[in-house]
Amino acid sequence: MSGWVPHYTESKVEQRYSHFKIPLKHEVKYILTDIEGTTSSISFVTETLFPYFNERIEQLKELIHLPVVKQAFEETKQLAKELDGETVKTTDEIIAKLKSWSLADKKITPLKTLQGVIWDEGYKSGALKGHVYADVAPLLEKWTKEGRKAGVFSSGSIAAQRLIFGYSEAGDLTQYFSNYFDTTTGGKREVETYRHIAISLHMNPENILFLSDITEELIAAKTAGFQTIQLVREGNTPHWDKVVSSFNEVDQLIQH
Ligand SMILES: CSCCC(=O)C(=O)COP(=O)(O)O
Ligand SMILES: [Mg+2]
Repeated sequence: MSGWVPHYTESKVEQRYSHFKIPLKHEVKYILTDIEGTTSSISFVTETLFPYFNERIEQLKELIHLPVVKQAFEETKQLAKELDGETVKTTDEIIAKLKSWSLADKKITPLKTLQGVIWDEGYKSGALKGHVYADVAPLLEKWTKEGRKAGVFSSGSIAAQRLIFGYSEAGDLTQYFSNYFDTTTGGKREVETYRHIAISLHMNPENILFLSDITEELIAAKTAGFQTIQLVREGNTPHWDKVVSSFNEVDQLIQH
């Protein structure tokens, strides 16, 4: 029996996952990518970016003169009432509300805007460098050269998206993105948001490929007619009909 190889087990596994490898049905003209868990690690967001904001949140008090901060504070007051039934009035109360949302990883627009404001100084001073997986930049470059367009859809604000890719470990990747979408377009788990995105891109949904690690986001995009692939980086488990672990594998599923 020495040297015996269990072919049976291996082929069963291959059979079970073979549907993951069927190429996408429609031409991919546009690649729309999520950030956290897709281009970049979840740990960079939760263990570096969020704590960076939480530790510096008091600095917002000195930035109230900025229109972006003033408006986000007003929105925080309104949303504290609407979402949590709380009356929030003073600056200290606003900051406390924002901190509780941040610690709970709430994807609430004024919080995401203000995180971007604080991260701006971090990236520009060199204290922060955006994490991107090693396979991301080469494939963005390849797809762009092939005449495809790429865009970003994240809960992080558009300003924050430009920062993570503009000051990334792989250099300035903003050159590869034609569009950025955040929660001001709509929630990432809502079908209507993806319909809006397709309309604003003037594209047939079926020609847009959406990449994400989150099943609920993939369901919403697929329902809107997008092609979809789930990225399974470290710490995530596959829950979709097309699953890959890198952008190289995404490329293998695109028809050339
Ligand atoms: C723009 S980088 C920070 C990402 C972020 O704030 C976030 O909430 C992650 O959301 P995503 O939709 O990219 O999973
Ligand atoms: Mg994600």
